[in-house]
Amino acid sequence: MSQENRFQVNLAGMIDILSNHLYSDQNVYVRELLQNGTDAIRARRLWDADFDAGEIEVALLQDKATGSKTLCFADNGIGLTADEIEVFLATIASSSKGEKNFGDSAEQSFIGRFGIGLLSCFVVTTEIRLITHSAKTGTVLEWRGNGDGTYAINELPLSERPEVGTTVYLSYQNDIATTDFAELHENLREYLFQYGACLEVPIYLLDGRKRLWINERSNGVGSLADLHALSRAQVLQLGRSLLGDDMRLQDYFILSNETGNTFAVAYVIPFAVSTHARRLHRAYLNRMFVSDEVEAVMPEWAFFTQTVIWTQELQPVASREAFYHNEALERVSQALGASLKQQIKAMPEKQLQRLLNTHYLAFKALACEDRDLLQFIYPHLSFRTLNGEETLQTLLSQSDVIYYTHSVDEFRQIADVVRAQQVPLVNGGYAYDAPILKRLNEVLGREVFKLFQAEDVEFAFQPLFAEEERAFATLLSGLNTRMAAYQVQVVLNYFSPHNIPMLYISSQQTQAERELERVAEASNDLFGDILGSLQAEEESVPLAQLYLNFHNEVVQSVFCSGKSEATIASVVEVLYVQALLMGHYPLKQDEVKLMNQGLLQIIKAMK
Ligand SMILES: Nc1ncnc2c1ncn2[C@@H]1O[C@H](COP(=O)(O)OP(=O)(O)OP(=O)(O)O)[C@@H](O)[C@H]1O
Repeated sequence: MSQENRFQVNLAGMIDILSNHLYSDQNVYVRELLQNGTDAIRARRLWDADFDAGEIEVALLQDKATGSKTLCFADNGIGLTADEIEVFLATIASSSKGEKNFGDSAEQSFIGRFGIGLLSCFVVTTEIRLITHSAKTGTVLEWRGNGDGTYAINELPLSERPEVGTTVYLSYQNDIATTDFAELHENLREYLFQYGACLEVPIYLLDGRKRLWINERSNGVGSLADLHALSRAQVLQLGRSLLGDDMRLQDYFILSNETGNTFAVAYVIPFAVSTHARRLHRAYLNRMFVSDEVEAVMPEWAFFTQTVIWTQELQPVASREAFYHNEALERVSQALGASLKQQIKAMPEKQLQRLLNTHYLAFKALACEDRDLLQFIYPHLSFRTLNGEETLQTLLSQSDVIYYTHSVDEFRQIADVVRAQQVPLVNGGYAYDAPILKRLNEVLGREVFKLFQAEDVEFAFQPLFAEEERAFATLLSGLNTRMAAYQVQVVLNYFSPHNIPMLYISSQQTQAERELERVAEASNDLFGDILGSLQAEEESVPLAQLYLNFHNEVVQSVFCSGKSEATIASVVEVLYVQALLMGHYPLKQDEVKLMNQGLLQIIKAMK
């Protein structure tokens, strides 16, 4: 026979889970109390259109005799009636503030939602004492909730709380209870600012006889209009007070989505940051601080900004320390990204240049993916050229066709020779440069940027005269037989500049083959064999070229010296190794030997 049973709920266990294991920080009780006080004031305003005051007053008291410390958290919000206490305070997960889903609720002005926040107070106390004067009934009630899951309600005389509103008393327990009073007071001030900086309700902390106005400087901001009303200096000041004084902020963008339900200030980080840096943003939900580690709320490419976001539409997780990664978050991130791009496009020239100078890598990364943005910023992007660093604007004003290399090494190999031909050449070997130039051809609708490979440098060479060819034919063929062991062909011709004696040019395939051979030499037998088997068949690898410049004095005097082929070969071998070193190619073992032998040979020939 089946029998229907009910689950038993262990209330003390539930409270322990919610209060001790839901939140990552034990100070969230400050946030929950701020949130309840603010919601109660907002509820009172909705209930009574004439009520325009509203404030939260916090005090830390210490019992002189016992040293025990008590937190008093008072608001002049709507208060609670006896029925409301039963439904909302005494029932876990019951809230007076509407639907649990943020975006779906018609009433979006409240911060609370889940009906569990007050339980976080049990992290720092064993009993919550709440005295409330309801605006609706005028009754004054005391509610005492215990961490063991029990509670008691008493009616109190009006004199106990003559003003409408609620005061929560927490008598500190655990390690907080033993914290020094001044330190606890300072911590409290810090947490009140962290969580409540953007709340519209003034928050005061009693400090002896003084009342510290916690959110005085920052409480103006809760809407896009508030933000636009601030001066530039005020927006920068806001950034410093929310993100930290050490940020040295100079520029910012005010962003928003179409509805205006999410808006932000994206502060430009004043120094270059890695494109892979994890950029964390600070977010407020209905003006209440959520986290300063929110990631997905801005697109990844916006890593050069540190953003403060205010939203009314994102769904917080129950701990309220993050947002759900759902479609709404995706939409917000896209909209803020689009808004940022639009603003970058509208920037005055000088400011844009400054931004690009600081974050050129970020913008190059961005321009690689975003044709629109590339079209807009390309004149300001700068590249390494034969003349140092130049912007595309300058380059394009000087030439209709601009060449670029794929790698830094290639650029290095041919730079001097290409410079002598007065051909514009960009070093496309740095991050994003070659892909950007390739993409720019599409954007500009014609092939302005042409890839230049090392082999293409041949255009700068002039052959020997016919009689010179004949005179050196035998010598060259002898030299080439000797150099065949190094997979290089010696070619004698004329090129500029004259002071360069030789130029070593190899294709990427030849370079890859050299590298394999070099690593195989340095490895143990087994690994060397494996690498050996990876090497291509000898015939299939094109030979590298060692061009010797007959304009050059050294080359000319060696070839016309009348010395033996062996002596001339020694000089050519030394020139070959020198060319490898100048091109930053690591030497193979036999090349190191070659250098030494060549020098010895030359010394002998001089005797
Ligand atoms: N200072 C207060 N004034 C008036 N009502 C209050 C006050 N504090 C708490 N309440 C009532 O107690 C209920 C429960 O509060 P609790 O902080 O546990 O949850 P919540 O604020 O509704 O939601 P959340 O868990 O999202 O914070 C609230 O919905 C509200 O009705």
